Amino acid sequence: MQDTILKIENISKFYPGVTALSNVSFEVNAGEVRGLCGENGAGKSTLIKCVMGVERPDKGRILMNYNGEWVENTSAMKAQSHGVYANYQNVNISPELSIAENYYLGRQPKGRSGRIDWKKMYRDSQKIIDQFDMNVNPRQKISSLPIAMQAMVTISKISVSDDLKIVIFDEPTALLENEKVETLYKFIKELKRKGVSVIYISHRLEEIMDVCDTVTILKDGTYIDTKAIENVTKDSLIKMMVGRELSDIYNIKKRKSGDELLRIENFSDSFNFKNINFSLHAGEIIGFAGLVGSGRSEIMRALCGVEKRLTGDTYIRGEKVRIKNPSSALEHGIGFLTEDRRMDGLALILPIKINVNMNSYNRISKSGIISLKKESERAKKYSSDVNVKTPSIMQLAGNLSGGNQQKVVIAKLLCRDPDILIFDEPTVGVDVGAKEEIYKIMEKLIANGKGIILISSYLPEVMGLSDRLFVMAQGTIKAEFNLNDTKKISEEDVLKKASDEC
Ligand SMILES: Nc1ncnc2c1ncn2[C@@H]1O[C@H](COP(=O)(O)OP(=O)(O)OP(=O)(O)O)[C@@H](O)[C@H]1O
Repeated sequence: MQDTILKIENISKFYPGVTALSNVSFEVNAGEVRGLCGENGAGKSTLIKCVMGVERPDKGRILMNYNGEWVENTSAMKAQSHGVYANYQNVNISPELSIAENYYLGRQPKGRSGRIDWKKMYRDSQKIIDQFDMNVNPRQKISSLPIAMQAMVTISKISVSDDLKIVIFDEPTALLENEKVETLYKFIKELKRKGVSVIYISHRLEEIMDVCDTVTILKDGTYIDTKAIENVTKDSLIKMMVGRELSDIYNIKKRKSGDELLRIENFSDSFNFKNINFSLHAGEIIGFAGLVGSGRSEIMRALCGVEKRLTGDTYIRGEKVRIKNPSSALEHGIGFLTEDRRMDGLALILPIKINVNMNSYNRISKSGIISLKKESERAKKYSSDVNVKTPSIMQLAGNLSGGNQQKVVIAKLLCRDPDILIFDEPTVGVDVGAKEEIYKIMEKLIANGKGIILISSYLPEVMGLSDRLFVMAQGTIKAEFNLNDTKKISEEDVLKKASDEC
């Protein structure tokens, strides 16, 4: 029988107006890879914060077996000293330091003189970089790396710690390139082989099925069940999480596309993309697939005036326009949900109400006076359209779960009612029920004659929803597939084009 490493006993955690966890109990064994599933707001992050000693439970206790002794991690420091490591997105790295400095922060190798041994630090960092197939220089600053590579640095940084007992991954693949997922799986197997326990949180249920031995399901802050992975299917997991069965979530009603809304001609910049041409019609979803770094997001950023381009023209409804910055993009009816939510202007210290209306106060003000009635009505409408789970629109955005913050950003975009919507990785961190809701929103938008540009690294999503799919590699469009054709294309066809080097 395997040793128990973690005992979660009757944990409850309350926030004003919210029961985040209610009487949750379960155990995790040494060397076990345990999936943790639940809808947005189910309590996963709160539970992890309690395990990490970052939050104290209001009731119950969490015990950990540290070299044969039962200990409580009453602070983050204690958890760390007991070998508990949590890989949250983007929080474990300092953007202004180099990769090597991040790896060895607080534990730099010292030479005989007591000074930092930089040579050794870079040499050892290079070994980690090679182990994780990262192809970067250890001297590179984190802020100069694409988000996907930053995510890989946070993951590879775990391997620097030697006395690991429990490693927690919170949505580790949300920002990773497809091929790096395999590298992560290999690392998790290695941890397991060393007897380290892994808690793996993901909304991508395929991953839970691929990598976990067992899975625990939470719903609305309560414990539902723990199952061996061979005893569950994706559908049975969804049923336990959502409380109902979901049919084919990508099966949205398509439209015959209408007039041209947007045309891009000869877009090039100095580095990220060249000679890009495409058009978008009313009632249409066009998808962009490709490896992270293939230039998809950069094109959209250039289109919205966030970044410069060298050549290229933009036509809206056949008329040439100049878009200088994101607010002029909005004026021209282009709304952009960027992949980088932290940069997306979600004001964490402000309530949902203000966040949702943020881009559209001019639409509800007269002579500089805001209609507070409209402000509330619109916040309620759009946040309930995307099903933000919250006791009130006065809740601060910072107090929402990650997925619900994401939905507030989408509500903010919809509130402005743009005709052309660019969704860059819209369902990262969003639970399966909410994904279905977001797809239904897309269905409604195209039914109302809007056009959608969808960028997604998740092939089932971008292939399942788009009418036409552009596959990018190395800054150019390598292929365009009409997905409404009777001839079916496979994920393999897309991946082949996406890794086209020439
Ligand atoms: N500091 C806080 N103040 C108020 N409410 C909070 C706070 N932290 C979390 N909550 C609430 O507790 C509930 C559980 O949130 P938690 O972040 O644990 O969910 P989650 O399962 O991790 O969701 P997601 O999948 O969206 O990340 C949510 O309703 C959330 O809004």
